[in-house]
Amino acid sequence: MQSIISARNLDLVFQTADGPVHALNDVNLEIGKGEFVSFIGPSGCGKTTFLRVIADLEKPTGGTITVNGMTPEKAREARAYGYVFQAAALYPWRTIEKNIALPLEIMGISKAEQAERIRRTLALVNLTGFEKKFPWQLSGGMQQRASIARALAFDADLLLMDEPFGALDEIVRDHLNEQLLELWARTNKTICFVTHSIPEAVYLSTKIVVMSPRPGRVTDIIESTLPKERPLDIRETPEFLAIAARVREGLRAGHSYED
Ligand SMILES: Nc1ncnc2c1ncn2[C@@H]1O[C@H](COP(=O)(O)OP(=O)(O)OP(=O)(O)O)[C@@H](O)[C@H]1O
Repeated sequence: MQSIISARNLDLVFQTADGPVHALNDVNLEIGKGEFVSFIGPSGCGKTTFLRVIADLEKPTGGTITVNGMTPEKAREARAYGYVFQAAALYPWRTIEKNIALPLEIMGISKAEQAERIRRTLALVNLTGFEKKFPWQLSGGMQQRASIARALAFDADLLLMDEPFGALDEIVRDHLNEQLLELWARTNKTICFVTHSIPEAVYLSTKIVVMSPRPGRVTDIIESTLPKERPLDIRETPEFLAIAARVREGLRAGHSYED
């Protein structure tokens, strides 16, 4: 399998007024093309920092990482990824189509190509017909889907998603999880997904990376045995519950390390 992310002995120490903070300690991880990888762990274990390193928004202080076989800097220049933040982060004064168009305008993409990408990505997230609406005219779940459309419009093979559904109620979240899986299956993108939810991680992922804080590190990497096709009620199967139990165990083990 082609490697999309390869981290070796990755370290990142922030120097703060209160002393050094070891956000990532000796992280080793391989992510192959087309994988759906969730990062789960308590607050402060370095999940966001790891995504930010991939996106070249933070520089590691030790070890190496490649993104699509390049340095994160080169990958950023090549626009190798789309980034979806925890809050939808749409510009309130721009319509949905204008929000999606903004990064494309900056990239110098032609108007015709912009229109085509807007049409295609809105269809992918089931928002066709909402082009001219402003973000505040959409529900929270729809706004989050619009921000996913914006990230997809880059047409990058890699999607970085930092707790995109954290603020949504459970029914909406279930629905978006289903849609995201569908989208992933259709597009064969590689997805790195941060979550605090064990069921969400198990439902979505081909690989689950369990992390723990102080210092931020990987305590378990679980390869999912679930089939690619996942109806929501798969969450009641013994296989699903067994993976969830292992994630919970990993989180617990990481926790006792602090005591
Ligand atoms: N720019 C920064 N400067 C100093 N410390 C930072 C910086 N960014 C993150 N940290 C620290 O690094 C550690 C890891 O933070 P990070 O945001 O990656 O954790 P997280 O697992 O994503 O947490 P959460 O689940 O709360 O989002 C934390 O202790 C945090 O305070």
